Amino acid sequence: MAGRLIYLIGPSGSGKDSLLDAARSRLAERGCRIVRRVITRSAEAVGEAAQGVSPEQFAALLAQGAFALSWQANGLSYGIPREIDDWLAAGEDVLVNGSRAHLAQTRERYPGMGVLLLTVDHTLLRQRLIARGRESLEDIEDRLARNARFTAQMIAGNDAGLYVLDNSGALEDTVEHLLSVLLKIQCGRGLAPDGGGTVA
Ligand SMILES: Nc1ncnc2c1ncn2[C@@H]1O[C@H](COP(=O)(O)OP(=O)(O)O)[C@@H](O)[C@H]1O
Ligand SMILES: O=P(O)(O)OC[C@H]1O[C@H](OP(=O)(O)OP(=O)(O)O)[C@H](O)[C@@H]1O
Repeated sequence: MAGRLIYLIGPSGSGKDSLLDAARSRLAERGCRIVRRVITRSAEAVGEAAQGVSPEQFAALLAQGAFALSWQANGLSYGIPREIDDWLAAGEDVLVNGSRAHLAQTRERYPGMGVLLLTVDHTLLRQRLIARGRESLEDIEDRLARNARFTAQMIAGNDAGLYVLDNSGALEDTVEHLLSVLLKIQCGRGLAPDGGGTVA
């Protein structure tokens, strides 16, 4: 049986990368893979969760058909490697750090996907973006302005198959919530949180 794409979205700074990092080993135990994104961001600023490339390298990869999904936002280009289609075909579930603006196009390609929306209190979001120190204050304001267009509208839209995870509290709590939502939507091998049983 084909695997399921799980599309994790949320404002820049809501904690998508932190959550995927913190849940990495437990997701692997459940047979759920996390894909490494390709981003036109400097290599120092991408870390384990992404590969930094130049705009020219990105364009070449795109032209070669290296990406299953790609989009532009925040002045950057983002690509999701095509290998996710091999994983899905092999029955593995795949978690992708995605874009809210690209949701409709992603759903067209993966109609059965699950969508997880990570939220965080607005004041905390600003504080966390500033504390992360990756962008300039001007870029942070642009990212906060971009958010205003999305989150409320998505929740109010009661989008089918959308699960909301709030990350305003401790990251460990959000990890537990993520794993319980994945169980609910029967992502991965259906192992219970203690590794014991299976989902009915
Ligand atoms: N639950 C949390 N509590 C406190 N700080 C957090 C929490 N989740 C993430 N952070 C911090 O917030 C900042 C943004 O998180 P990050 O994972 O980079 O977000 P995103 O990938 O969505 O842009 C990082 O500095 C991270 O360490
Ligand atoms: O359409 P949006 O939902 O606004 O998303 C646009 C992009 O911004 C985020 O990446 P970003 O470079 O900000 O990385 P981050 O999430 O690690 O901050 C997100 O992961 C998307 O790739």
